[in-house]
Amino acid sequence: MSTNQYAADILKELERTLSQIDDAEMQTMAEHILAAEQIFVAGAGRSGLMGKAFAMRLMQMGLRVYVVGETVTPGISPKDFLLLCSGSGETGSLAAMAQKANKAGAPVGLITIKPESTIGQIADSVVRIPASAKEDTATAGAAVTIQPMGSLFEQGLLLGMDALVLTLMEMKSMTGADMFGRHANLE
Ligand SMILES: O=C([C@H](O)CO)[C@H](O)[C@H](O)COP(=O)(O)O
Repeated sequence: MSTNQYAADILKELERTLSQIDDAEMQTMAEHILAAEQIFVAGAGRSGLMGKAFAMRLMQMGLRVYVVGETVTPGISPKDFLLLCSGSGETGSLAAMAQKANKAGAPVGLITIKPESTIGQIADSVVRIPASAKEDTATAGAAVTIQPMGSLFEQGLLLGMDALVLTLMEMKSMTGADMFGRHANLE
């Protein structure tokens, strides 16, 4: 099959996946983000890369946001919000983070394929992306995606969070031009 045909199939998978995201879940996530004094974003591997892309937009919106694990990231407090990106909802380092945030009194958000997962059970708000987890793609996931491991989730995560950025911009009556003023200028 040609690369163009594969790309067309990926777009169909994404359209189906994104159209099933629950708007009310996204709205709750948006409210948590705007209510927080500081937002902490974390994820492992490719899910973490998508989380970093989202954190950049939050920074450009003027929100105080940190990526967990970076040198300058401070401690979390009850007025903050931890947003975890995990397809499986079972990644050990993230589950430990969710428990620590919980103990510190900070609300936890999760974007995942599996709301019933370990992290999903700790989280205060969950957005479900109906993709296929990396460990399922060889079996049940084959019916959901032609792509390997967590690719469909990771793509859905990036686009879902870009849609969430637009929701946040609307809630704050903000334009792209407002945000461009905070674009990195040491590149
Ligand atoms: O990088 C990843 C892997 O390549 C799957 O495609 C995952 O994002 C990483 O392993 C984290 O997993 P989840 O927490 O289940 O998203």
